[in-house]
Amino acid sequence: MASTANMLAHMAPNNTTPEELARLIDVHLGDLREPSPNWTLAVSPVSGRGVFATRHIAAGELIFRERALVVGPTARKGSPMNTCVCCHRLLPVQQFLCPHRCTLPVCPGCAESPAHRDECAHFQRWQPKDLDVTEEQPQPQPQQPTESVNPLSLRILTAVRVFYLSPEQRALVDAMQANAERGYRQEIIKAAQCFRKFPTTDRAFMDQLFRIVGVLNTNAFEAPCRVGEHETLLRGLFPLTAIMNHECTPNASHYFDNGRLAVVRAARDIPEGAEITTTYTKILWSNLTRGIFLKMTKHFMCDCARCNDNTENGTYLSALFCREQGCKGIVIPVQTKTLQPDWRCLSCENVFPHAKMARYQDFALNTINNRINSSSVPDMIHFINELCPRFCPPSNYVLIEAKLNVIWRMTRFGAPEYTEEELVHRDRYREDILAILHKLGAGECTLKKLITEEIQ
Ligand SMILES: C[S@@+](CC[C@H](N)C(=O)[O-])C[C@H]1O[C@@H](n2cnc3c(N)ncnc32)[C@H](O)[C@@H]1O
Repeated sequence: MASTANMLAHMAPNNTTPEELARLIDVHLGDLREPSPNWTLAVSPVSGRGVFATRHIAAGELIFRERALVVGPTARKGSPMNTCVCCHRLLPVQQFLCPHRCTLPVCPGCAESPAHRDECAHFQRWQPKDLDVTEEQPQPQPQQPTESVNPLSLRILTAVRVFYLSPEQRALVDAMQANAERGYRQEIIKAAQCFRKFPTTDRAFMDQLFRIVGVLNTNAFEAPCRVGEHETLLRGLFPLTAIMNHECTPNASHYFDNGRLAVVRAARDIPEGAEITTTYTKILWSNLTRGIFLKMTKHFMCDCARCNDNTENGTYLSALFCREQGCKGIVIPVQTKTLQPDWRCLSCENVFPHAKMARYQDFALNTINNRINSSSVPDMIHFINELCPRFCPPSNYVLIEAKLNVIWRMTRFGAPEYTEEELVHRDRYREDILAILHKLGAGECTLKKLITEEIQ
């Protein structure tokens, strides 16, 4: 097993030059590479390498498209595991595991396909312990799913697939940043425990695996993919999209076309030479929520203009009501660049410790999310309009997200008939959100496109 020091050395930002990285990216883009791209790779003043505009790029203009270098299941606990690991179709709830006993969920067609052959042999060699369970119960009981998939062994599949990429594709994975995080090591240890013959003593293999898992956790996206009526989230490595550094209100937006193709467009005008940025968080989250998410998952503190403004461009997405008796003012964080700021009331100027306001924010978050999960659309509208204003300022991001949830539910899932009044509320919520995006300077971001296109 690799020592921690050795592992960390492997994880350290690699020193592939931007030129070599650019060559590997060109090979990866293949026919999707434009003859004279409007972007280039260079060392970034923000962090590591970044993507930069080679000329003025107008808002809305296409910057690049790229296919996934590798995809696999996200294998999130609670998500349907009976999804084919190759074509992502929903499988029956019984007997959906590979007939060749690799214990991966796969449809009959894909089980025999070249796409599955190598990984199937790989998993068989490692001898999944799940086989013991299925062998003990050779006769499945009707109505009772006897097969189960271990999310930990399923999650390692994307990393295994990296071993079967071409040498140039492997070089590209090796050229990507891999953050050093103890949790990634745990991910591998837990996956190893799912197999009888996981090669934990093969040092070269384990070193490579540690780095690949680091690359995936640092760079991979969760990309929605729909097959028929079944929607699933794929874990995809899109190297060029991943090289873009983060900004909380970015100048570019990206979306995934059915899990396999990333499309990146300018959200605002981008001057020649400027770094092209994307966001790793939700754009409507408050400063603190984004800060905690970035620290925990991407291991950095963002220092962008939005993070340094405690009014959040005048959107007050963090705002909570003052805790002082009789005061109806709003309270916002005082300091930026910290995840534990003091909070001050804009009316009475009282200052509150972060712990107190964090408990209050959690209360608002849980109360609103519980409603989202349990209420019909009309009930949710009533809750947002009548009850939320009693405990949550209208600018708070949780309330804004609740409005967004109502918009999605009214436009996406089936089409129950809504009353004129409900439609008016939906349109008002959309206007509220568009006004916030405008204040943030989000330009033609993906969210704006979605909420304006979905409501016609
Ligand atoms: C997907 S990589 C981005 C590409 C990376 N710059 C490179 O050279 O490959 C994500 C990592 O880049 C760094 N990063 C991205 N945006 C950043 C920002 N705004 N501030 C500080 N670090 C950032 C963090 O280390 C983060 O974990």
